[in-house]
Amino acid sequence: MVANWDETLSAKRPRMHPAGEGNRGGERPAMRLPAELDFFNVAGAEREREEKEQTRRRRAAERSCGPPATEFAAEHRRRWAADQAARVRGERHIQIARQRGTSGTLTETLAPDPLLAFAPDLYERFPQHGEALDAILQVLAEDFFIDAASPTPVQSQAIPILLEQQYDLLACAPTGSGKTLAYLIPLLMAHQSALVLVPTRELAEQVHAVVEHFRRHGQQSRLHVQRVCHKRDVERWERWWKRSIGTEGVEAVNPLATAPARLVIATPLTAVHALEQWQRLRAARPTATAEAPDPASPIPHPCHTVILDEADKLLTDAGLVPCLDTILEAALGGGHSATRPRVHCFSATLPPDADELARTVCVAPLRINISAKGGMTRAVDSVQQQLLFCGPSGDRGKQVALQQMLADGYQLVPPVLVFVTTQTRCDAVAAEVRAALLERHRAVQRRAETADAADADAGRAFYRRVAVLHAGLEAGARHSALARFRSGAAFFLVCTDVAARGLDFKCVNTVLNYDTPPDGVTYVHRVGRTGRAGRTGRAITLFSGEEVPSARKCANVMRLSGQANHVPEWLVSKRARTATKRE
Ligand SMILES: Nc1ncnc2c1ncn2[C@@H]1O[C@H](COP(=O)(O)OP(=O)(O)OP(=O)(O)O)[C@@H](O)[C@H]1O
Repeated sequence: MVANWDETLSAKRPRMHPAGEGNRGGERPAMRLPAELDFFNVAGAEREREEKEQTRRRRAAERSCGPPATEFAAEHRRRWAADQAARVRGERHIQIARQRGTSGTLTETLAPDPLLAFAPDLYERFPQHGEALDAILQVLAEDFFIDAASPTPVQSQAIPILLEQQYDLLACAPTGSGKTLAYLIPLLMAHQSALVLVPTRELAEQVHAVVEHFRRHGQQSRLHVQRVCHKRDVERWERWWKRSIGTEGVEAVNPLATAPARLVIATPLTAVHALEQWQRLRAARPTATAEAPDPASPIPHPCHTVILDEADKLLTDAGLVPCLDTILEAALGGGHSATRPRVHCFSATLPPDADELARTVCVAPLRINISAKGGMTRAVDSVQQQLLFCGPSGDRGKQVALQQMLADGYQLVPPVLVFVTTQTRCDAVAAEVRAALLERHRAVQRRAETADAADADAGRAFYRRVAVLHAGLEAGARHSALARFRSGAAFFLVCTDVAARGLDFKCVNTVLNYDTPPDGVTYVHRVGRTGRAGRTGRAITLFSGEEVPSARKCANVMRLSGQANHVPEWLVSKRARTATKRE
């Protein structure tokens, strides 16, 4: 009986076996208890366990490489991919800025991918500008001998940023690395009104010549290009303004109707002069129209893009800064404009003070940094640099060095750019160079015993071979000096720092710093007039005992360019530094 009772009970009663045999290895009985007998809520625990298991499986699926299970996962994955792309770009020198915008919030930005080639990349990414691009690529290939497959690093990164028009840009790239085309190509492609500001008249003329070339040969007839760097440019603009807007009672012939986009290339001082003229002209007109926005103002309105070429010079030169303020205010439409123009800064050097100022004109800018090494200014690598000590004081040592360099189998390979500090020294040093050339010529003739009557003309011939350029000369004389040097008629150009920035001399072989540049930044720009666009060049800096502190700054730049072996050891030794400090 007992046995029967046991059998009956065991048949009816479920086996709970909390530590029983069947529970080993996580096995569970398949049988479920009826609810009235489930005193320990076994079924509830079971359900809970199953739910947990399902959640675990779903999360594992989300983590795997299969399709994302939720919207959140998709978003997460997109961000991750963007981050990866950003990291790859980081390896290509671009630093993606996460900087404070004007609103005080942290603006997270992602730069567009760099171009690998002008074509097909630009066609694929900006098909709307395809027609303009056809013409641009043709001019690049035929007239500039630039292959569609080879943008320079600064071009490959800056062009998409400028075309997308989403961010301001601070671009720092070596001298001769193609920054001009990096901002001109997007402006020519996009056909939007823009202002290009440069510090010197010569540079404005050079940029204007490039744009005009594209406009004439690239069928960019819809673009109205204006240069505002001479007094006569302002007079021309004034005539154009009168034709466009019309004088009182006269019907205007509006050239803007056919050329909606304006590209103005200006120097700050002349642009401010043009703005003053404009205000005078408008004041003479009826009040109602004087208040209306003026599409023919010297600064384009509306202005979509402002380029500051040689930005550090524009932002830190005490004479230019007030002008820059006035111009930028006009470009921003005096607060009346609906959209703010994008402001892009380009330079080979952006020292910390200029960098800080650049952030006051750019909003949360992206940054391209190709020339600086650890934040320090660096000269272009393709130039062989040399420092030459020429005695304790005075010019005598430099004169002897110049004669020796000319006599010594052309250590100074022409064309040569000779930099001096002041306008007055330009003429004196030019005379020295002429005398040294003549001396060399006579020595050659003496050796060959060929001196004849024609030798009398040699002095005059050498006079013409040396041109002079500084800001104190008349516009015509400046233009002619530059033209003679570019054409090869003059093979020495003695100049001040007015020629140190931006000027693109294709074939300068040697830069001679007859006077030591005052700082590393000026040194980088002077030296950068040679060794451009992948060519090689040579830079020789003469210094006397009085110029040791500035020579030391040049030595620092040379060391950063990996040319420490051309720096006199004593110049950078600790003892010499201490001695100079004591003095
Ligand atoms: N992609 C390119 N391939 C080959 N040459 C190029 C390319 N882009 C520009 N160049 C040439 O490089 C030269 C220097 O260009 P550019 O004057 O723009 O230099 P930069 O970077 O502005 O120098 P700087 O800092 O001295 O003003 C020009 O003669 C230009 O035609």
